[in-house]
Amino acid sequence: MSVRIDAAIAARGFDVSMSLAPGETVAVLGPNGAGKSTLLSVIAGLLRPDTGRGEVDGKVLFDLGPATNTWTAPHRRGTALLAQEPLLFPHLSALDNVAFGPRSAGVPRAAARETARHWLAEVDALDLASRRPGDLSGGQAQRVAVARALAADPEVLLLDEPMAALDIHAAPLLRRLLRRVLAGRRAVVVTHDVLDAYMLADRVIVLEEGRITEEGPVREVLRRPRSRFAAGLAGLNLVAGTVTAAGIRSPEGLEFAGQHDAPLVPGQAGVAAFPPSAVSVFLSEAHGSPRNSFRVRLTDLEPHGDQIRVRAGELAADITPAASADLGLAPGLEAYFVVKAAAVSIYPA
Ligand SMILES: Nc1ncnc2c1ncn2[C@@H]1O[C@H](COP(=O)(O)OP(=O)(O)OP(=O)(O)O)[C@@H](O)[C@H]1O
Repeated sequence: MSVRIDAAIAARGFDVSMSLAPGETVAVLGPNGAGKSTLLSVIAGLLRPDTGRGEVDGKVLFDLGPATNTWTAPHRRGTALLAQEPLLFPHLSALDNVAFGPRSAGVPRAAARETARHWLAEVDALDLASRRPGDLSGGQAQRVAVARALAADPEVLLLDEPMAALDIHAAPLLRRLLRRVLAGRRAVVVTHDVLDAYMLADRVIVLEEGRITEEGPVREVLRRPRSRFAAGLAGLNLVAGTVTAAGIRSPEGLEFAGQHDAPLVPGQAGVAAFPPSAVSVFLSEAHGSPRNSFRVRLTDLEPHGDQIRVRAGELAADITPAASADLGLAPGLEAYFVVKAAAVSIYPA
């Protein structure tokens, strides 16, 4: 592996091991407080883990343990961190902001400016070269910040929600630009947006409460989520349980029959995933197969496209507004969720 990070921070309940292959971009997804920014700070050298080891192409970033105490300063790590806010030097032009990295590395002024012009052109911002950050829009400033990060020729690029502070017009432009510049580059992108993972990353890591709960190719994780967080991103209901002869049995005793494309071993941990659109709502139990019909108490109703999303705790059903009105659905009501076995995918957890 070209990049390998193992780090634990007890005070944050953080314990993560991850790696990056050459040219690989990994997206890190997870709920608030999961430890995503912590991971970037550890790699960048802004935060010291209690224990662990980090390596990039054989160069040790940190090696901290009972018998080791190696620490490489942030500016010697070959990492560049792009934060939500562009954090440009306000008194320098866009060009000199981008030239700052090469200058700090000892490149003569003219050559550093040449490099800066190259990277400004790469992010379609050469026309902004002489402007000060105060005269740039949020999207323009973020493009300049991308150029600045790349001009330092980082071995690993770290991006912390790079689109988060941009409006809906500026974000797609920057996303396309990042897609171009991240191709074939080693990068870790923290994001809340599943589209970023799709567009920018080869692989996704899901972090929850300081631990990796699943990882894999973006498509695969969204097609067959194993964590509730990834299921939410993929827009699927997820029920974890134990594989039975018929399907999955949840700890609450709910039985789900479904489809599986690989043999399953009864007794092993498994999940049932199904889209809310495959769930029907009834007021009595008379419908459907008894296995995939279960009693729920409705918790919320909310608009979802041209449907109504009916929530019962962690589960959701999408039905038409007319059906919802006919049934007189309201939070607190008891109802039955019925899901067709043909729409349920069952796979190992
Ligand atoms: N400066 C700090 N000092 C102590 N604990 C912190 C500090 N910053 C974050 N934490 C804790 O570390 C854990 C991980 O936080 P972190 O900011 O890495 O999460 P995150 O996944 O980036 O969240 P978000 O999506 O909200 O940015 C949380 O429990 C948080 O409360």
